[in-house]
Amino acid sequence: MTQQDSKTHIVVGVLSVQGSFREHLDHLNVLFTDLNSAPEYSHYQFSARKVKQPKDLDGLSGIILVGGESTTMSLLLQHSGLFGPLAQLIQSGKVGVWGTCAGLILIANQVTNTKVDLGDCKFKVLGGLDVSIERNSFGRQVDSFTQVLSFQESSVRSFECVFIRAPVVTGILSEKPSVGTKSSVVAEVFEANNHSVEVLSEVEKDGKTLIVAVRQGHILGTSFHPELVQDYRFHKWFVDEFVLKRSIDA
Ligand SMILES: NC(=O)CC[C@H](N)C(=O)O
Repeated sequence: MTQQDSKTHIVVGVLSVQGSFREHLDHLNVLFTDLNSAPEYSHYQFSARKVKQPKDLDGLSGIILVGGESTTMSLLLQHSGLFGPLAQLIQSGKVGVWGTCAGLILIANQVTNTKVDLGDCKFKVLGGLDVSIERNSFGRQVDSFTQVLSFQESSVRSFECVFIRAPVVTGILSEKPSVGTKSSVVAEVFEANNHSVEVLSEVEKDGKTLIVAVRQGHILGTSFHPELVQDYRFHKWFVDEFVLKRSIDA
């Protein structure tokens, strides 16, 4: 048996149907090159994988849902047959899950400010996170901004956050979301997440305090794009806290 065989393989998937998947994969690849030669991670062999079809979900320890356009991603997921298996995996609690921006929209149990009917198709979200999300909360592309936010997590602490047509968390849902209305959709929830939702970060905008990062057990959601800055600490924290801890507990 070679040394490689005795290691636990940790594969982190990146949803790669649209959006900033290359940037996330680049971040993971840089991080994993470091971790694969770091003595404190010597029990593991890390790799990143594009997720485009259901078979790409096999054997994952974590998955990142990227920023981009949530409506487009939703339609592509429905057409590729990935929607159902991905929703099951996210809600199962078996892997660490991170949704960034459009990815956060897709993993919410309720989404507002959206066009529900898209031609012959419907906007559907995967669900998993007991929150209500409002799309495009800060306005249009030209209203994009960057802000340094502080996090309690010692390995992240202060981080430059890029917001591009970003969503915010407008509510924490204590029970099942009600039926979607004209401009809102609700996810099909088939696995309860027994953890409570923790608010990790907020921004002040026009006199309002807006929630931009949350955690619920195995799921992390951020309104901003950590893959667009040359800083790998958020990806490392996701791997340490959401991927490795789960694989040890499992
Ligand atoms: N940067 C982003 O991911 C933008 C999200 C986009 N506004 C959406 O609704 O999907």
